[in-house]
Amino acid sequence: MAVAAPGQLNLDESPSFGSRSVDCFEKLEQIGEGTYGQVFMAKETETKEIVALKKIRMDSEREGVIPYPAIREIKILKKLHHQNVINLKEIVTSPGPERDEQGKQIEGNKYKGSIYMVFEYMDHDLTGLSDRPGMRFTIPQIKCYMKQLLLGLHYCHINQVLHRDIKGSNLLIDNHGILKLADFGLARSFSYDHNAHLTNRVITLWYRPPELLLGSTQYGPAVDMWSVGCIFAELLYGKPILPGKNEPEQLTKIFELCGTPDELNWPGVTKMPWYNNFKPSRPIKRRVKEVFKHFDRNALDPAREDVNAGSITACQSTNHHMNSKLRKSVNSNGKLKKQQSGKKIQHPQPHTRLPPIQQSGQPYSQIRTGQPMNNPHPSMAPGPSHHYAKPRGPGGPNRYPLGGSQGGGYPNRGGQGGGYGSGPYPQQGRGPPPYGGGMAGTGGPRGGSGVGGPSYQQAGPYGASGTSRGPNNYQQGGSRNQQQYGSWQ
Ligand SMILES: Nc1ncnc2c1ncn2[C@@H]1O[C@H](COP(=O)(O)OP(=O)(O)OP(=O)(O)O)[C@@H](O)[C@H]1O
Repeated sequence: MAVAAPGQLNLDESPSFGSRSVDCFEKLEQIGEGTYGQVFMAKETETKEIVALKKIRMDSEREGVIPYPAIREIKILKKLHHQNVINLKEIVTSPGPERDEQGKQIEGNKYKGSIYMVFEYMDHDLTGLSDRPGMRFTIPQIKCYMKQLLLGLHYCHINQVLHRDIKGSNLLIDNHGILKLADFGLARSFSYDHNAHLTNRVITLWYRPPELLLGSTQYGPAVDMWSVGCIFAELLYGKPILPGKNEPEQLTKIFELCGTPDELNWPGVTKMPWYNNFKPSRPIKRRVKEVFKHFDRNALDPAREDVNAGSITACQSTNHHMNSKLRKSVNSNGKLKKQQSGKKIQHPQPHTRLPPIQQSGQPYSQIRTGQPMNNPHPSMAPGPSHHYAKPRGPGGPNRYPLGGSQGGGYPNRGGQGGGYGSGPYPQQGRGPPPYGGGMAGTGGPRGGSGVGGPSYQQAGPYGASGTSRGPNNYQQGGSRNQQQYGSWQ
C-alpha cells in the first residue's frame, strides 16, 4: 500500500494539467452527470483502455477559470494512490471551442477549451447496485464492501484528507468486486495539530453526522466515519436509514434512533453552537438494537465479529451475478477489466465462490460477453446499465428536485432538498442555525419519508406515512448543499 507520509500532501502545489488533448480519447457515452459537469465513458484510442472522463464545468462567471473545488479535487487525488481510492490518471484538455455533435461551434461557449479528469473506469456504484429491484446483499458481501471502504478511507485519513461526502453513489465498484472511493469534490486536507475551522455544510444530508448538524466547525475523520456507519446500516437494512428531508428533520431522525445526546453520553454536546436551537424537548431513548433487531447479530455487537469472514470473493459473487444483467458496456469490455483487476486481487478458486446475492433476475447463463463497444446494446435488454440512467437519491442527477435557496457557483450542488430555503446559511456554518424553525417535533411533517422496512416503520419514529419509498424515489432526500461560499473550506 502506497502511503504518503503525513505532511507530504502539499495541497498548495499547483496541479499539473496534462499536455495531452482529449482527442486521445474516443467518447463512448455519457455515464454520469456531476456537479462539475458530465462524466463520459471513453476509450483511449491507442491503448483501447476504457476510462471515465469527468469534464470540469468551468466557472461561468470568469472565463477559463477552473472552480476552486475542482482544483482541490485534482490536487488531492493526485496525491492519493491506493487500491480503494479512485485513480486519477491524468488531466487532458480540449484545445478549441466546444462543438456540438454536428461539429458546429456551440454558441455562447465563452471559454476556449474544456478540461477533463481521466479516471480509471468503474462499472457500478454502490447505490446503483443496491437500488436494483430485489437486490439484497449477503452478509459476506457487505463485509467485503465495508472492509474496502474502511481501507480506502483509512488511507485518506492517515494522509490527512477528509472525504466529506461518503455515500453509496460515491463508492464505485468494478465487476470484480473492487470498491473505490470516488468524488473528492468536497475533500480537504486537515491537520491533527491545527484545529482550524471548517465548514459544517458538507456531507450529503442523510450521511451527515449530528455534530455538523449542530454547527460544529472543528472536526476530523469522525465525520466520515458517521457516514460509513450509515452506509453499513443501509446495506443491512436495504435502504437509507436516516432519510431526512431537511436539517431539523435529519437531527430528529438521528435522535429518535440513537437517543438524545446529553453531557453524559456525549460530553460537550451542550456547548455545540446550535445545541440550544435544536435540543429536544424531551429525552428520547436509544433504539438502535430495537429498530435493527433483524440485523445480523455481529453487526449490533462488533465485539463478536469475525473480521476475516468477509472477502473479495463475496463481492465478486455480487458482481458476477450483476454481469448477467448488466450492462452493455460492461459486457463489451469485460475482458479488459478482468485483466486490470486481476493484478489487484487474488482470484478465488471456483469452489470458494459464494452464492450470488438474492436477486430476481437472469441466470448466469445469460452472461453476454464480447459485445463490441461501439454497438453496446445487446438485443436482450439488460438491467439499467450505469447509475446515470436513473435517479439515485442523493447521488443521482435528479437529486435536487426541490431546489433550495443556496444557488451559486455550481449548479448541481445548490439545493438542499426541502425545508432549507428559509434563510441564508451562515458563512462556514458559524453563527445561528440556518434551518429556519428549530427542531422538527415528533409530530412534525415527515410524510413521504416512509422508511418502510421491517420493524422500523411500524414502531417507527419515521413511519406513519406508510408510503415506503421505492429505490428510485429518493429525490427528496439529502443533497449536497455546499460550495456556494467563497471561502470554501
Ligand atoms: N471513474 C468512474 N467510472 C465510472 N463512472 C464514474 C466514474 N467517476 C464518476 N462516475 C459517474 O459519474 C457520476 C458523477 O461523478 P462524480 O460524483 O465524481 O462527479 P461530481 O461532479 O462530484 O458529482 P456529484 O455532484 O454527484 O457529486 C458518478 O456518480 C458516477 O455515476
